[in-house]
Amino acid sequence: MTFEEHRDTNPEARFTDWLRDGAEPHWTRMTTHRFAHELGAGTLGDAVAARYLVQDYAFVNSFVALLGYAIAYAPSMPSKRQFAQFAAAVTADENDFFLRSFRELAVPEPVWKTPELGPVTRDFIDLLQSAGRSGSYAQALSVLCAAEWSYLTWAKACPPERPRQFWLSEWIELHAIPPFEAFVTWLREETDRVGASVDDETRRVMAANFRRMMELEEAFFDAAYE
Ligand SMILES: Cc1ncc(C[n+]2csc(CCO)c2C)c(N)n1
Repeated sequence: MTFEEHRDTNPEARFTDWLRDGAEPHWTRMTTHRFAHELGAGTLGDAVAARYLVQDYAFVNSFVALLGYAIAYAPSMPSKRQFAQFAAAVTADENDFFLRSFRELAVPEPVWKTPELGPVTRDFIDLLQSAGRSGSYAQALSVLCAAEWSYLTWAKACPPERPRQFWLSEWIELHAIPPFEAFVTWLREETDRVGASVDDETRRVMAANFRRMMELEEAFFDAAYE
C-alpha cells in the first residue's frame, strides 16, 4: 500500500505508522524477541550479552557517524540541536556504559576495540553509511527512526522490576527513560513531517530503508545466540 492509500483508509494515519506497518513481520518479531524478554527477566546469559555488546559497540560507532550526517542535513537549528544533544549523550553516558560492561564481563580490550564483525553487523554498517552518504535528510531519518523507535518499544515493554546485573538493567533503563522517549517522540514527528512533504519515490526509499533496518534488527538479536 502506498502512503496515500494508507492515509485514505485513515485520515489520522501517521507516516511513521505506515513505515512500521510496512516493516512487518520484522517489527513485531524484533520488539517481542526472546532477547528482549530475557533481558527484561534478567535471564540473558553472560556470553550472549557479551557477544551482543561487542557487536553493538561497533554498530553505535557507525550510528554516531549517521547522527553527524543528520546534524549536517537537518534544515533548521532546532532540529540540528536535537541530534547534537542526542549525539552528546550517546558518546558520553552510553560509551561509559559499554566500557563498564566490558570490564565486568571480562571482555578483553582488543575484542571490543577491534572486533571481528559478524555478517549482520557489516550489513548494518553498510546501510548506515549509505543512508549517511546519500545526502538525503529523509533517508537519514528513516534509518534513525527505525533504530530508535524499535528500541524504545521493546524497552517500554520490559517489566518494571529491573535485573540485578547492571549491564542488563542499565541497557533497559537507557532506552525506557523519559529523555529518550522524548527524543523518539520528536524524531517520529520530524519523520512524519518530512515524509508528508517529499515525493512518492523518496517515500518508497524511506520505507525500504525502514524495512531493511527492522530485518537487520531482528537478525542482530538472533545473532547474539549463535
Ligand atoms: C542494533 C541496534 N539498533 C538500535 C540501537 C539503538 N540505539 C543506538 S544508539 C542509541 C542511543 C541511545 O541508546 C540507541 C537507542 C542499538 N543500540 N543497536
